Amino acid sequence: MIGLYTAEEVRAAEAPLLAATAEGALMQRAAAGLASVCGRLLGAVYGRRVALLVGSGNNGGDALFAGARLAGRGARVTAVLLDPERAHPAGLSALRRSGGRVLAASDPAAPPLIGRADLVLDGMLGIGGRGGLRRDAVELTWAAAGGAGIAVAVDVPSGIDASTGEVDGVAFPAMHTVTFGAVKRGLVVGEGRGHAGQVHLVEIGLGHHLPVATAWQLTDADVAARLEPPSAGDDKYSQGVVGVLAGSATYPGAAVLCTGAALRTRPGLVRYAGGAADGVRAAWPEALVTEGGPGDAGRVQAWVVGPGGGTDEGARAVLAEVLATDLPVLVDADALTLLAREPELVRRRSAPTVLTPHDREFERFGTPVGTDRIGAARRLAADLGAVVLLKGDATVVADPGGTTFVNGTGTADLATAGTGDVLSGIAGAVLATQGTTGLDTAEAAAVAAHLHGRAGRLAARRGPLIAGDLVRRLPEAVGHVCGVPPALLGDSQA
Ligand SMILES: NC(=O)C1=CN([C@@H]2O[C@H](COP(=O)(O)OP(=O)(O)OC[C@H]3O[C@@H](n4cnc5c(N)ncnc54)[C@H](O)[C@@H]3O)[C@@H](O)[C@H]2O)[C@@H](O)CC1
Ligand SMILES: [K+]
Repeated sequence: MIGLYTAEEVRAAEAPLLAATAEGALMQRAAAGLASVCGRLLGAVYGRRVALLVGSGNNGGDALFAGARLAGRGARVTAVLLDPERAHPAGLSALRRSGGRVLAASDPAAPPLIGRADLVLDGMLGIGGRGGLRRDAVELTWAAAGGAGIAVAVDVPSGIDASTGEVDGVAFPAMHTVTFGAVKRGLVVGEGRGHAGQVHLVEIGLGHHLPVATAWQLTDADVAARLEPPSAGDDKYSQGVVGVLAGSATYPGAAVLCTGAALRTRPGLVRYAGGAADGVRAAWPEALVTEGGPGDAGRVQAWVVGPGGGTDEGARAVLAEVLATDLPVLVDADALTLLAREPELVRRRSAPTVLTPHDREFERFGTPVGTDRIGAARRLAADLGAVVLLKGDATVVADPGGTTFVNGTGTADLATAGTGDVLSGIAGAVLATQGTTGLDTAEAAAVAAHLHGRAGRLAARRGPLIAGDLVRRLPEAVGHVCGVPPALLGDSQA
């Protein structure tokens, strides 16, 4: 798992390390790592044009020292200083000694020079940045965005809040971010994620000074470790039985997608109960289907309730019935609307509950999501005593104790009708294995979000995706995270 940290946590961890190391040593480590990533991105360094955007803090110092190293390898480096009086003095001398040039940001030659650069290094603001970019910094940012060079942010893209990912106005649109010591949360969540590009972590020795993270990102390997493969002793019941309560006679789509996703994730046994029975039977002969309610479905190990289920009295009764059980329940879509009216239905539960709102559904519980998505998900989870999976570009999963997962596999291609129903089915299937795997509820939800994103990425390789493509790609997504070569994945190659 990759720990995700706030700017404050990183600062607190840096303090003892700074005290224990020679002055400037940490910055040298940072600059060496930064220059080496830039060198790799450029391929050949000799003769390449590099522009440094330099602010008044240590972030600018990192850029200047890295620029000096690149100049030492023959790059043509020019530093553009936002505040020439306050630029890092030692960094500036090092750059000059290596043959680098210096310009003030106010110099009319600066924007065209940035536009022509092969690589632009954004050292305007780091974790000490507050508020949005000022006008001069915005102009340099536009010049970089309009140029053809590789845009690389130092530590964090200038203009994002390193802890929340909030962007107030304009932020540097990096293709790569070279971050030091720890991955800052703002690089993976909210608008910050879209500005960070590919994140490269450079170790500077912060390791054991960091606190245990309270926010994490799962890797493919982490997800694989949480998906127990079927064993020789398993039968269809022991792999986890999911009950899907979704859709209606008029709108069977959500039920079909949700049931299919559950089957394709963990093909033990999926039971369906509800008005879309005919549609589900036609699409998934593998499912056990009834027109009745949850009580007619047979035994299950987890319920999924809500997608396309409506908000009438009957739907409310179904929701209340499953929430009164001691089984894991995933509450989505229409059932969230119902739950927002009667949150005590979930507050009085002790069994695992996962709510999967998007922003508008989240707001029905009282407050809008706002710009701090991790904070928002944690607040609602603590308030309701349930796991909250807040959907988004980077889906955030928070448990009532505050442990949080930020999904890294999401893609904009998933913003299409029905993909939420697929996520619910996947999550239901993973939750149904809790009885045998002992998997933590928030981790189960995070595993589902990861697989959902993986399936989305695989499907999007072939062009625009629809929700059904996600279902088709799920076995391949599971195989991908578990390291199974695609050629061995049977009919999912179609
Ligand atoms: N502390 C350390 O041990 C290390 C820090 N490193 C670098 O240092 C950075 C943090 O350095 P700083 O604390 O100097 O912070 P910054 O480099 O982010 O700069 C803060 C400075 O910018 C000004 N400022 C804040 N918001 C502004 C805005 N919106 N517009 C214009 N000016 C603004 C402040 O007055 C302050 O002087 C990290 O992000 C990282 O790049 C690395 O060198 C690794 C080691
Ligand atoms: K920066």
